Amino acid sequence: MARTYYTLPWVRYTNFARLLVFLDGCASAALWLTGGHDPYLESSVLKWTITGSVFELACIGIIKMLLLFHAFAKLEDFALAMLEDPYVPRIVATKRNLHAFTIALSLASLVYASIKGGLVLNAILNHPEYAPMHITYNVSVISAVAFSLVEFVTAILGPLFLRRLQIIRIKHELTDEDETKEKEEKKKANLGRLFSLAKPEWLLLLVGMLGLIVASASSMAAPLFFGFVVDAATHKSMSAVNSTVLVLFLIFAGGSIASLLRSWAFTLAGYRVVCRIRRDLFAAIIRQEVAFFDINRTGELTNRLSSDTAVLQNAVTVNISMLVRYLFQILGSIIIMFTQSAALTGVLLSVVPIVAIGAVQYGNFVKDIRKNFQDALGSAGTVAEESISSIRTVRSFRGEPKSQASYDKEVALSYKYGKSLAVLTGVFNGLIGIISQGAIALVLWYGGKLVHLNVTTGGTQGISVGILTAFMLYTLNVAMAFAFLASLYGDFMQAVGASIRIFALMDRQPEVSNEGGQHLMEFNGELEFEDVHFKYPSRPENEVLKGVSFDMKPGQVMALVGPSGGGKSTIVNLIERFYEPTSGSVKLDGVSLSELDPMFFRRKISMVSQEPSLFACSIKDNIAYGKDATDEEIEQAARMANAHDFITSFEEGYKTLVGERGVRLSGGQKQRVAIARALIMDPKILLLDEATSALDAESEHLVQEAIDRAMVGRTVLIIAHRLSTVRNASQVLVINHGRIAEKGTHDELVGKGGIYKKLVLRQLSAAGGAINTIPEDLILDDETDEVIELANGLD
Ligand SMILES: Nc1ncnc2c1ncn2[C@@H]1O[C@H](COP(=O)(O)OP(=O)(O)OP(=O)(O)O)[C@@H](O)[C@H]1O
Repeated sequence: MARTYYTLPWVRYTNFARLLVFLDGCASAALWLTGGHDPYLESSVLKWTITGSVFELACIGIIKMLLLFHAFAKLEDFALAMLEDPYVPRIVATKRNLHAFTIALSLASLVYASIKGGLVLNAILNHPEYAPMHITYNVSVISAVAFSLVEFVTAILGPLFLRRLQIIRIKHELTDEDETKEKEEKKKANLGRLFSLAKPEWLLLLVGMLGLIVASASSMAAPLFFGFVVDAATHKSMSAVNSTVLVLFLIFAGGSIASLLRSWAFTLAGYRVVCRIRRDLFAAIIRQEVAFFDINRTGELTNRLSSDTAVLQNAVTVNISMLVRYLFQILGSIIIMFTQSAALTGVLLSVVPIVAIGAVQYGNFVKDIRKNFQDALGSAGTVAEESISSIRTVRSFRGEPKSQASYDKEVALSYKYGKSLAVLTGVFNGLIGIISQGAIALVLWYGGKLVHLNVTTGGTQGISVGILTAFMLYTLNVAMAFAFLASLYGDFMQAVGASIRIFALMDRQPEVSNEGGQHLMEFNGELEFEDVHFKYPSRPENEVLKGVSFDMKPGQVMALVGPSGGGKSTIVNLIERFYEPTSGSVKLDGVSLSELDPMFFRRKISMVSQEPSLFACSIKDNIAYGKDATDEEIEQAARMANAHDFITSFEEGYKTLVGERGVRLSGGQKQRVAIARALIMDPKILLLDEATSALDAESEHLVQEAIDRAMVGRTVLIIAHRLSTVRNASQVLVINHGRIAEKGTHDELVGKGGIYKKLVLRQLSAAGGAINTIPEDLILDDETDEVIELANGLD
């Protein structure tokens, strides 16, 4: 069963081998077909001789293609089966036989093609009466030898490469669920899906495509007119030259206008596509559950939004246009070339398979390296983001060299991949250059021969100088188009790499949904925990809540106290449904949170956290973050939160910008703006995490006053750090090690003499220390009762 879950990379031995035999089959058939006109083909079949025709090579090529194409696929199937169980004799024997078959067939064809080549060469060199074959037939013999040789080597190396499947499989099996998912996502991220991103821009693309067709047609017609000009100049009158050049100019002008249109339409479509991808991707990120952000780093996500999407920008628009343009250019040029001289075209086409294989290989190498490059760049971005956003911590701990070192490390890694890319691109360009220039030289040589024949036969045979000129220009066109296509392939592969990451994010369904569910007609603010167990998804081995049950009636104030790490904030997180309980349920007005629409209940619940995070906008916009409020409402909320006075003391009042995360405000001011932000929602349930940070007495008094005011008429759950807050609460829950250790009013709990009493004592003896910081093993001394009395008397 496990086998069916394999995902194998596209670039692997079998695919390479199959591509090779496919190209071989096509090339041998094409070279025979392009070798001459009908009678020629006919005679090559009916009057076949080993040195006079390549008809049998075409047949061998096609038969070999059919057999080997299948054999290589089967070979891989058996190799995979052997990875499951290496000792099934039938599988072992069949695989061995198949391997032997691929070697034997490719060797046989190599031997045959070499013998044929030898015989042809011998005939050319030693038998003056021998009538040489058509040039493409000679090329066909060379191509048959070359392909058979490569196929033979490929077949021999089979076991070596098929062993790589083991690595792929092991990787696959070792991965956890996430990585399996990632592989599936990879499969989905194919070029088809990538292109579908451009669908909504079809109109622009259509306009661009029209421009492209006209521009390509003009660039294709141009060489023909070059040839006409040359022929007109050598054989005709000057007026013929003039008119031909004029037509050529008009063709160029039309082509330029069409190019302009093409470029505008495709570039604009690119920008539109990238805008849309960014919007969709941001929407996909922002709707993920909170646990997702516990695992994924901010820098990594923002990097996907910026650089990965930028990679896609051109891939699905401009690059498509290039692709079509070059394909068009190649096809069109070849068709025109055929009409001019089929033999010369055959010579040119003989190099196509080599270029194509080279380009595909290059593209695949580049895909991996570029993906690594992009990843390294992403990590560098993450490091930079973290250091810059925590610059105060970096500064105070003198962490600059450390930050610099980690950033340098990531940048160095990306540079390493950059270096490999540079070498690879250089080598590839060099090789493509040699091959394409070699092809040009070949065409020129053969063309020269035909022109010479034309001159010596007085124009009855061969081709004119003009045709050769046009032909050479087309050859350049085709060579250039191939070179660009090859680099385009690299770009597409890079885009595929980026799209894998983008689609994975876009397809990810949040585990805690953000919308959908019930709305309650009436909401009173009753809150209930029913045997809630909970583990954070990022740390599943640690059960944080171990069966917490309590309920709060509307309007009740409940204080959560307990040692640090006990699970107080976790309880608040579950009420906001940032996370889903592992078991048990959290209910609002008797309905489980999982059945309610988060958009509904989050309007009814407000939260003020210990270190409130404000947005880098004005105070006014921060207060009105959860609601489209009027200026009056904003001011009223600010007054209730004791914030109005300090806000109006600023020069810009409510329009004052607070800076990133509110850095331009003091701790107490931030707290009060956050309280105002919560109050403006008029929530039924208020979740408060009291600030532990030492605010000065005045500021603390103002914040406390604001909180006291905010609590009136609401169900309030407060993580309390001050004794005075706890004393005012109608219920106190002592949370210790994920359980409710004690429950009752302040007086009841003090009377009980348990953890709570220790906490109280600790606070009193520490004179102002936070109530939650008590070590559990604090030993009560003789003065306990005295101190408690003191505590009881505290107002
Ligand atoms: N996002 C998270 N991912 C994994 N574990 C977490 C996460 N948040 C908290 N924890 C763990 O859950 C446990 C309870 O944490 P919680 O923040 O609820 O404690 P607390 O009682 O509020 O503590 P404190 O008074 O110090 O704020 C701790 O062991 C903590 O390490």
